[in-house]
Amino acid sequence: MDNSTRETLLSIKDLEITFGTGNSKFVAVQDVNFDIFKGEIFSLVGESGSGKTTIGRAVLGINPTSNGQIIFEGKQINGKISGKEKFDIERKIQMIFQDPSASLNERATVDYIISEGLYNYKLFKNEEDRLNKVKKMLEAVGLLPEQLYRYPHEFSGGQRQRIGIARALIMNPDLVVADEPISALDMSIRAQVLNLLKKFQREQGVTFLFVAHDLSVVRYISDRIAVIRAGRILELAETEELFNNPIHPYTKSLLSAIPIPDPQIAKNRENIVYDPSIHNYSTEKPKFEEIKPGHFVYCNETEAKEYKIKFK
Ligand SMILES: Nc1ncnc2c1ncn2[C@@H]1O[C@H](COP(=O)(O)OP(=O)(O)OP(=O)(O)O)[C@@H](O)[C@H]1O
Repeated sequence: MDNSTRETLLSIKDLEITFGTGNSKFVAVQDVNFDIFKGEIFSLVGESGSGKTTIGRAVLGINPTSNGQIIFEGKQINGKISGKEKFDIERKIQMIFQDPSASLNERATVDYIISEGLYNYKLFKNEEDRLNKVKKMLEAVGLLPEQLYRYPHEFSGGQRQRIGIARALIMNPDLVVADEPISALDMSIRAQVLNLLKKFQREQGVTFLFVAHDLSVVRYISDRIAVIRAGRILELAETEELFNNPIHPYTKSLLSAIPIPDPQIAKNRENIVYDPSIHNYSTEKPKFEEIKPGHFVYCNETEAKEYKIKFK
């Protein structure tokens, strides 16, 4: 798809996030640049500690940023907003948590949990309207109207995650940050929850920032993927492009580590181990270069030339 004609919903520019000060200062995220287009599922994928969650939390306004901009619907939202503007953004950007057990109020009924945002933002005309909205949402996530007055502990992990999804989506958000939304769930129900998110994307045009460490999961759900390592995005491309033509050695190493069910094929596959010292970044400063249309790689000029020739 020609990205120049797509509408940008969220734009991250030169984002840097540090924790601590002085000697204990730690740069968790740096040089991060990407756009999320309206209606897409955009994934950040990387190993534990790479900075995925930190970026997601910065978009939600939970983590302060040290440098750079987060621009949502044309307006900078990091460190700049308060009052009514902040309140509005908090409705427009919702989140789905990793652990549905920890994120639901155990003493509240499903009806209350899903309605809480509606109450906070007065998003209903009267009681009948509110109840209709909640029931419709319950149905949309695959739960039953008679489960409305039950408590979270009466549900399975997958059903709880559906409640969490309903609570986020009833707010009619423009962007949903979903941080590892299936990793705490049983294998058998993971695909159902992914399909539910895809359904909201397809039917209601919801945009997702999806955060995950599992490459098979992001391949299944994403339109575009950014690969992150040590706080930097090393490669960004449309999903099949990334899987078919990985350019950065780190992406190649990640892809080579995906388990293959067929032992014969697995035996013949090359196992690539990434060694960051192969890059000469001391004399040639690396940049996020567009090697092919829509396919970006973090590399220096010499590497960029090589990659461009290879993929011409
Ligand atoms: N509040 C904090 N204070 C200090 N360091 C932090 C804080 N939050 C995150 N970090 C550090 O920032 C780095 C990135 O963490 P982050 O949680 O974003 O990684 P992640 O890729 O989401 O990993 P995981 O999949 O394990 O959650 C880690 O080294 C982490 O220890």
